[in-house]
Amino acid sequence: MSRAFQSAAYPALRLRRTRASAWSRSLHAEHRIGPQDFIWPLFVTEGSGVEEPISSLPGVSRWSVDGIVARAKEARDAGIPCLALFPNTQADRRSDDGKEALNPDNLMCRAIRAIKDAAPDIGILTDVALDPYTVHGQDGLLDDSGYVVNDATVEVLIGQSLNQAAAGADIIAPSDMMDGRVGAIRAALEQDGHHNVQIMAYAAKYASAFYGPFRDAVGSRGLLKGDKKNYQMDPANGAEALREVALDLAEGADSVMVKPGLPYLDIVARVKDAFDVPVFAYQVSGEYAMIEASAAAGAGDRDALVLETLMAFKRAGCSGVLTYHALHAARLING
Ligand SMILES: NCC(=O)CCC(=O)O
Ligand SMILES: [Mg+2]
Repeated sequence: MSRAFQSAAYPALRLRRTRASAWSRSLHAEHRIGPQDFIWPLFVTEGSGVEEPISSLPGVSRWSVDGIVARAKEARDAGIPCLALFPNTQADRRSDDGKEALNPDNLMCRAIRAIKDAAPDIGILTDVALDPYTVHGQDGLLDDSGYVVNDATVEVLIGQSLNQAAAGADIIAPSDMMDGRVGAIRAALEQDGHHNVQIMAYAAKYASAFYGPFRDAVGSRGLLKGDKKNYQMDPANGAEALREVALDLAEGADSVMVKPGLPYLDIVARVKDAFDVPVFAYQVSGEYAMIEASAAAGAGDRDALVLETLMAFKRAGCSGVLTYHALHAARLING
């Protein structure tokens, strides 16, 4: 006696069945988010015992190196694998050519060394671009017309990368969007013996309105003249992001980043589909501020908003996410 197979349809088929209890929802979850998925961006400032809250980024402060070390230990204890460091360079150390980026004793290098001393097991990602060091707030060198010149900037970025690697950086993350910089930096790292120093390329970085609070944090908002549209990508473009990623991978990037995050999850998903390499996203300062503002206005539950947005990155295909909510989210998840 054979029984004809009948494909199920409602009422036999009910997608709500597996959602009916918490244990079942947990069993059927396609993605999970945890502290191991986070990279925590931190802002370093001069002095000791200094905490400077950033008003446009509520809940985030600049810390002097001792405070950064304390944050690094908290991150490590919460299971966060990696920090991203950004310096707030004093005005008298900024210049047209950003040469403070090459100083082996600059704030970044001192912070890297202090973290490596106190918490050697946490990874350190360092940003490569000149905006924290220039008087004009652009990521590179300017010609007489104010255009950010590519090849001469790349030469300085090589020096900046080697300086960070020598101080102990684990992941060099060029965020400048100059053409050819990943290959040039990789070659220089190899030549200097930094074979295991990774490159996470800010491959698809958009000229975005979501970076405002970050510029406050590193002190470049008031300095920046004009915009960054002649090197960062046009938000209108998606296919071009795939070309940017392809080039950075061909030049030796170990992983790639899409930035900003939530408004560009379509790009994350396309990159993951097309290349199947480690993809990260940066949930940038303006996104963080938007979540904080909406929670403060009573539009939603802060913790739920944080965890839902972070899960969206995993669903889109991210290996991990740079987020200012990292410690808070890790502690929520750890319980
Ligand atoms: N290169 C790092 C950034 O530009 C961060 C932007 C942000 O958090 O708004
Ligand atoms: Mg590029």
